Amino acid sequence: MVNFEASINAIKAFLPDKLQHPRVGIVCGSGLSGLADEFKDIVIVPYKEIPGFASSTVPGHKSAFAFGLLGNGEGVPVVAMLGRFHPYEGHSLSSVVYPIRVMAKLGVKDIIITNAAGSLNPAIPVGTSKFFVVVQDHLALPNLTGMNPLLGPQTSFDLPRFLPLSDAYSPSLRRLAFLAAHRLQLKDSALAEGVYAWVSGPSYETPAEGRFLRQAGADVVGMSTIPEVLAAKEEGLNVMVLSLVTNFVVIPDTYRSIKDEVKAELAGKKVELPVAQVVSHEEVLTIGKEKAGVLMKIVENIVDSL
Ligand SMILES: O=P(O)(O)O[C@@H]1C[C@H](O)[C@@H](CO)O1
Ligand code: HPA
Repeated sequence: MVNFEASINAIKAFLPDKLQHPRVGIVCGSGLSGLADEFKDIVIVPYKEIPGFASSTVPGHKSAFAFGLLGNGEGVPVVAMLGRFHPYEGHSLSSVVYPIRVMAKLGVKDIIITNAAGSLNPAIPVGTSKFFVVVQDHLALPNLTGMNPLLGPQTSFDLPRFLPLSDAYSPSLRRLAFLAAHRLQLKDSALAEGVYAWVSGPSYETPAEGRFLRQAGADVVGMSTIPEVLAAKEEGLNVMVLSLVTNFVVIPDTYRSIKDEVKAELAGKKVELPVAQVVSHEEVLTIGKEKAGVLMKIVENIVDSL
């Protein structure tokens, strides 16, 4: 049974007065826990000390909140999730979004959710200048087919039963992201805009699935974030999502036919079978750690402008 009061009391027992009411929430994606490195007066609250919290089992995800002050002057009180929960770990959707609801109850008004994602869009390549995507919309096949975190009894009668999602991603926060990139003198191309496709994982996409998602209108694909977006919207928060593009999803225009290769082989030709490009979580983490600093600067700049 959900007991927000017990969770909140346990958290507050760790916090000095100035950190009791964080204004901004941040969710750190794979390899992105370095986002909290700039916090002043940081207080770490391990999830295992909070009733109702699960633990993350994914490499690159710590299991703790970091509270602190971020930005110029006195700084804004913020809270970051150093590690999130994914449904593929076996967590229920309500456990996945529980920390988001707790952040809302602690006083968070704006939430910046980050993730590592694969690129489906040739105009958003990896390893060159375009490595962050400000999410403008999402495509969530699990939501459309019965895996929606808002299914079932609501945690409060005050929440909307039928949540509109035509404005899920706050235009004013997205504006601040692009202004931050400008102030930080990032290349114009460093920050793209696009649609995030949520898949359950944990397997990465087949080429056919990648092509399907691209044709359906998605620019990047990942295994998290959308349940958190839905819960945050339901709780009335302003939401922004930043994806770090860590790899390309292979999307062939055509498949090389093994049948034809065999015919060629039987006709006496030397044949080399295709070797697929494969993605790994280690690769995802390496890029995450490399770019966490830039992402932190963008987030800090946004927080300064709120
Ligand atoms: O938590 P995020 O979405 O950043 O993690 C991504 C998606 C999978 O959990 C994992 C795959 O490498 O990285
Ligand atoms: N697919 C799904 N999730 C991901 C990927 C990907 O290619 N890269 C990082 N997270």
